[in-house]
Amino acid sequence: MNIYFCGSIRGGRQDVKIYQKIVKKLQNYGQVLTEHVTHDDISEKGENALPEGDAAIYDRDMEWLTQSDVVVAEVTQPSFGVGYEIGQAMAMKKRILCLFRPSSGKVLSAMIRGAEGKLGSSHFQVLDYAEEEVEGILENYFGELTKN
Ligand SMILES: O=c1[nH]c(=O)n([C@H]2C[C@H](O)[C@@H](COP(=O)(O)O)O2)cc1CO
Repeated sequence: MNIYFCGSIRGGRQDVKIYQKIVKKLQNYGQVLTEHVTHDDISEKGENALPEGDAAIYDRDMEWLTQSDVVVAEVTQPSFGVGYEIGQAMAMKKRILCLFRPSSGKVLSAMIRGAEGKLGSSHFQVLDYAEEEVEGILENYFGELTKN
């Protein structure tokens, strides 16, 4: 199974430790195409090693998104890129799980929370979670997925 993980980069890197925890767990279920999102050495300036710059990042990520079977997005730290990826994934009719931490004090965009259920009952889900619950949530989600 190909998994596309979305997490904030230029939107701010404060949740990178949580992204690491999520991706470590996701690697039990398949190949995470976007593991770089969890790297400590990627700052909020983004990846700068690619010679063709942002266009190369965009093309690579859209290709990975096309190849993915499931999209998992940590949406607590608002990010244009993550919002865009979710919108594109919806247009591609991908299965999408959005994870949000209410303890952050933030309120999730209506364009994410309000999209829940639009692709059919379980195709687009938004789950509120506390950090210590995240592994159990992923176990349940992928347990159900692999049953179907
Ligand atoms: O350097 C990058 N590499 C990259 O893969 N992305 C993708 C993956 C992330 O899920 C998402 C983050 O978007 P943003 O940088 O707007 O927070 O965009 C985004 C950037 C920088 O915008």
